[in-house]
Amino acid sequence: MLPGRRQPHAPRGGRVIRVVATGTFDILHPGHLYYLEESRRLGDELYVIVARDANVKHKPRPILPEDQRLRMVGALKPVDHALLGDLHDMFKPITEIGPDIITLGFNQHFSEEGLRQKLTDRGLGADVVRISGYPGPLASSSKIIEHILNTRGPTRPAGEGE
Ligand SMILES: Cc1cc2nc3c(=O)[nH]c(=O)nc-3n(C[C@H](O)[C@H](O)[C@H](O)COP(=O)(O)O)c2cc1C
Ligand SMILES: Nc1ncnc2c1ncn2[C@@H]1O[C@H](COP(=O)(O)OP(=O)(O)OP(=O)(O)O)[C@@H](O)[C@H]1O
Repeated sequence: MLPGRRQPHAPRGGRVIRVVATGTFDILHPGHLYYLEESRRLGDELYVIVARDANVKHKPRPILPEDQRLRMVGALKPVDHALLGDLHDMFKPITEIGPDIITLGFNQHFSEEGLRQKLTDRGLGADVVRISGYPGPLASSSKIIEHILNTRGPTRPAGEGE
């Protein structure tokens, strides 16, 4: 195995622990990487469900199209499998993957308890784990976009943002 490459799966007690992480992942930054690294550390195999363009309604639509977001997430070292989410039923990919653990990022609007209950209602036994936030002024897609607009946008004051 080459240094720096993803380790092969290391099943504990013969069973592979599957972890699912989710998100929009528009304009990647170190906060995304931290969330995915911490998620991967909880198990042996990390699946990432990338939100569909049409389903991102809780904030402005992503800048980058879903296929591009998917390709970039799939290339990250902690990620074993990246897939686009379902257009209509967020529990469909979960049912197909059958994870042991689903991680929520520090600012995802789902509650751990609410999600656990919905999983139980559907006969899915995954545990839900909240991952902490990674600090940093530009560890946020929306903050990066705001920064670009403030420093490179057409209305910035002359001489600023160089
Ligand atoms: C368990 C779970 C499953 C999800 N499945 C889907 C899905 O199938 N399709 C989709 O478009 N979004 C799905 N999402 C939602 C997004 O991946 C994302 O988490 C949500 O849009 C919040 O976006 P954020 O990245 O801005 O926090 C799922 C979220 C969770 C927590
Ligand atoms: N700074 C961060 N630290 C830890 N996790 C993060 C950080 N930023 C994003 N995440 C997590 O990465 C996943 C995808 O996040 P998302 O695509 O919403 O990025 P974002 O930077 O939070 O976007 P936005 O700024 O538009 O809200 C989510 O689970 C989110 O909680």
